[in-house]
Amino acid sequence: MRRSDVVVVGAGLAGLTAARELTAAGRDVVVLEARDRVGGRTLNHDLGDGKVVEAGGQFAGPTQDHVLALAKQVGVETFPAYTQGASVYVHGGRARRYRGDIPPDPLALPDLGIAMRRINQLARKIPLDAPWRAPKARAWDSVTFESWIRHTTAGSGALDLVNVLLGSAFGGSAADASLLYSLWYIAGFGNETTPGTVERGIGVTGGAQEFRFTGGSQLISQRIGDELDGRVVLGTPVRAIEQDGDRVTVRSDEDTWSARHVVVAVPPALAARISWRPLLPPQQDALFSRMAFGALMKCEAVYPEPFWRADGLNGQAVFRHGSPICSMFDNSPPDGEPGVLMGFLGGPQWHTWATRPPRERRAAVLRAFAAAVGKPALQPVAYFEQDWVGEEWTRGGPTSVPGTGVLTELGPWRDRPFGRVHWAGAEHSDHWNGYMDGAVRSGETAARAVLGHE
Ligand SMILES: Cc1cc2nc3c(=O)[nH]c(=O)nc-3n(C[C@H](O)[C@H](O)[C@H](O)COP(=O)(O)OP(=O)(O)OC[C@H]3O[C@@H](n4cnc5c(N)ncnc54)[C@H](O)[C@@H]3O)c2cc1C
Repeated sequence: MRRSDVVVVGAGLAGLTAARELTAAGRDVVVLEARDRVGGRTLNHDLGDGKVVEAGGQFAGPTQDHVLALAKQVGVETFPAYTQGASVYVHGGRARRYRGDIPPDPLALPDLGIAMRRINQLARKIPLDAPWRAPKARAWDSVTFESWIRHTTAGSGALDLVNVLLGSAFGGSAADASLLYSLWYIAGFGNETTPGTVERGIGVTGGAQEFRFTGGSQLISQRIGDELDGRVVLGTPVRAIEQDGDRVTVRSDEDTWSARHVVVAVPPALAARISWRPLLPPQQDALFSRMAFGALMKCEAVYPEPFWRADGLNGQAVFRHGSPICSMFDNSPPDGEPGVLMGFLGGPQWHTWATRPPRERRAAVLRAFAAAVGKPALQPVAYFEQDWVGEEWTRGGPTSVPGTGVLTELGPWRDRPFGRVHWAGAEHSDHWNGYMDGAVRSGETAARAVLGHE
């Protein structure tokens, strides 16, 4: 039996942040990580020549102060996502160039404008730390986001465009999430002084996709792992957690640790799969089990150079109907060599395409890229996919999306400590829930909770 002050389960951004804070406060900490790497839902893909591109979480933006500050502290710089030139809207076999963040769909735009204004108004009524106390919490939690959009708008265009955005944001669609959850999620697109808005969530310049991290977002976790110097134990899935008096016992397949406190920093659905003694409170077990992941894959094609830039395109595109991917970004390294296009294949499209033969899917993704930026997209020098649903220690992505009734019935249990066990993870943050910034915030909060509980 190994002894430490605190065991942290999970070496994603949340767990590593908690471990870093607790170590700085003088506590003896060990981090147990199931995978043979740190970073969790952030993952750098090696492009050769010392270049990388992200296969998981990657963008950050204004009001995501905590992940940006952490990156700075560990010496990871940011660079602006590529925005020079026009984006492309692909719909009904046509590709139209546009500027800004909203695709130029004349039939959908009036409805979309009304829906976005209304969402922003309603989101301001949600208490971020207790959405179940919102004035109409029960009513808003009893309908899906989709039902509300259908009710608020006249045609189907606005719903289609919202679903295009949610394909990557939820790995799902508006039918998967309750209205209350969706409003609360949007209300969290800000910080303590700046209220969240739809625009900040979907925007590139001035929004959540404004920056990328030089050296890839996983570098932040790798740097913290180095700082923790031997305190991160890889390849060690935690199978059981037992609490007895003033100690907590944490078991992996091979070893056992005893600690005064434990921070569990794994996705909620995976926390529910750990064997607990005593059992988790039934409400917390039910909540974590019902915080199901969306389905998301990233598809990336590498070219000798970002040829679309010379044609006045910024590599961003939105695809409505018929394409395996919902949106596309220029994912080239900061110096633009090589050129990389990245497409999100998520939600309903994931269910259609994930089971198709890889060659068929690759061809369809490249055809979509070509529809936006031209035929050279059909001839990449490399192509790769990262499917987060098939990852044993994630099982979906990018975040957990509660359906109707979950927040009002079980929401207050989300962060409630279970004896000497505290919770962290992107799903445990009020601001930027489901994002890297939320993960870092939750790790900081969990560390404070442990120190306050001593
Ligand atoms: C494709 C994709 C794109 C995304 N894009 C963005 C983006 O652009 N911007 C953004 O901010 N966010 C994005 N996200 C979300 C972001 O990556 C996550 O919110 C964040 O990285 C989560 O960090 P975390 O520490 O909470 O959880 P995780 O990163 O999931 O870390 C949990 C860790 O726990 C480990 N673990 C699980 N179970 C056990 C166990 N039983 N024992 C031991 N270890 C265990 C896992 O292996 C993992 O390392 C994206 C996510 C995906 C998948």
